[in-house]
Amino acid sequence: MKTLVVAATKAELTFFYQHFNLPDSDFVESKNFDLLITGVGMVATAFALGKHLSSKYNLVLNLGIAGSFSRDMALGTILNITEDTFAEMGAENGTEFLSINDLGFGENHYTSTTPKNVDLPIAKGITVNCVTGSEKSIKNLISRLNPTTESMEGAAVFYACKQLNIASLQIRSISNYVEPRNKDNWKIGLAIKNLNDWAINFIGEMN
Ligand SMILES: O=C(O)c1cccc(C(=O)CC[C@H]2O[C@@H](n3cnc4c(=O)[nH]cnc43)[C@H](O)[C@@H]2O)c1
Repeated sequence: MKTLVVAATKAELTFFYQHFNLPDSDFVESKNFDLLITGVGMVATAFALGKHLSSKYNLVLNLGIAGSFSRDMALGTILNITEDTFAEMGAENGTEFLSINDLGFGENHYTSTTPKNVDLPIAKGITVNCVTGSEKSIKNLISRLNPTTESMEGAAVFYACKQLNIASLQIRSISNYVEPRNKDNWKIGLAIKNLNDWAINFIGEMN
């Protein structure tokens, strides 16, 4: 049985590729783990996992950077996202939001199934198609879902793993605060370095 490491972009796993001397490919098979780069967003993620996820894996490790709703969280902090919600899936009814659950069409909330203790703080994430960038949306999301982080893939990975009954883990490194867009404030380099250090150590210890 193998671990499948999943990330949206190669850039998020730069040092991981270097450390394990991996070829510059979107799907890499190695002795102890495979690695899949899905592309950004839940549709690309679901499609890539639909092609590659199978019972030969006993763990999917989703790695990536994320935005934080909490200013108490320093940029570069690494978190174990144990629950994640498709935040936009549903219907608007005037000012009210009806989730897919409210509509009776399914489930918007998914959890990881951490197979072993991970020594990181746990947090609640949401998954969005559109990066949140207005005070109004931030207020709405906090009052409706009270998330700590936001990504564009997390819940899709949990969803795919649930379908095939495969354990999942989502580790995110905070690159920015959720705020009106200002890329100058993002610390992508720091977030990626911390994420990669953690992932190299985790995969190294597993094998
Ligand atoms: O500009 C760069 O140098 C750069 C390098 C690596 C990755 C990126 C990305 O923008 C990755 C997109 C990825 O990041 C996640 N993310 C990060 N912050 C947020 C956010 O505030 N809201 C939602 N998603 C966020 C997301 O999962 C994307 O897949 C840029």
